[in-house]
Amino acid sequence: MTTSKDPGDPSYRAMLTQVTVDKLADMIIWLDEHGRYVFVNPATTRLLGYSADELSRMHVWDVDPHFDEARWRAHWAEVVARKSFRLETVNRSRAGVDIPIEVTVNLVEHEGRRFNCSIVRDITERKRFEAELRALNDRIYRLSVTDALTGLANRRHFDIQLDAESRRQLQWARPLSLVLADVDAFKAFNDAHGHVEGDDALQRVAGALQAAVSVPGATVARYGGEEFACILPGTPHGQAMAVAEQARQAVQALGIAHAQSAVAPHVTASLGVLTVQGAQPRSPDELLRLADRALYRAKREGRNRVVGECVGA
Ligand SMILES: Nc1nc2c(ncn2[C@@H]2O[C@H](COP(=O)(O)OP(=O)(O)OP(=O)(O)O)[C@@H](O)[C@H]2O)c(=O)[nH]1
Repeated sequence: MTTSKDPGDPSYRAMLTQVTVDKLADMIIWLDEHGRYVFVNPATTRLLGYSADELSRMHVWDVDPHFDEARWRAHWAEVVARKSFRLETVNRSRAGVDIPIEVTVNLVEHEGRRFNCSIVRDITERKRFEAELRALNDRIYRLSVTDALTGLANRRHFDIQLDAESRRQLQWARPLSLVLADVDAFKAFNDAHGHVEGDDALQRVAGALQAAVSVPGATVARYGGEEFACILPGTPHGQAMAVAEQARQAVQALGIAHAQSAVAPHVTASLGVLTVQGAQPRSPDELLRLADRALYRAKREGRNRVVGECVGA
């Protein structure tokens, strides 16, 4: 006997429909209005590890840890109202494995009864890929804002933060302080100890500065070479001077021997502090120029010291 292959033949169509349901990699799940399993295809029993018979005695909340009876009732109302939509949830297999799934919900009316007929896809791979992508994006972002040698914020991030903070200073009429710190006689240190030890010293200085700056929301950055910069939002001049003095002492306390320095027998830093307040707008470039002027004075007045300037008071 030859089987009809006429696409218009109802028995041929029924056979293809059956094969589709049996062979589909996606799950087909019919639930009634009480959240009971009415029908599942083989992909469902394969993935969840329950037989069709077992599932026929279960509710959706026996398998979906995000559902309970109350949530099901709200969900059913949404199914009735929207007729078809997509959602993501989790199904817990018999072995206790949580499988992330994407559910395409369809309201089906059949012989006077309404059902939630869902096409359910295992999205484990997609979720893993999304998590990897998120982690990669986080890593790329961290790299893009971090100085590779010291782990502090880099110059680019510092510039962005300074721009934002100088706007906030005007908007909220609160003070903003900047601290520039420059390691003293560092050329001589490099010349005497070599670049590798120089790098190591910069890393330790960076750590000391970071630890000394305890202002909430502060940005501590490597501004370039052996120069560091801190943004201290909402910090009045007296407090910024105290923070800078702590930072100076912290660098000194590292005790990194520097026999070639005319300042001290160990590595030291000079610091310039600028505080702006008041309503006069100043560009980030101008703020940096003023902070650099204070730093220059600290160098000129003998190094290993803090010099400050307050404008707009
Ligand atoms: N090891 C190391 N050295 C660096 C790095 N960046 C800049 N330098 C060195 O830092 C030194 C800075 O020297 P100068 O600008 O002449 O200043 P200084 O010798 O510290 O003198 P003063 O700042 O005037 O006290 C140079 O020798 C640079 O090569 C770095 O990433 N690693």
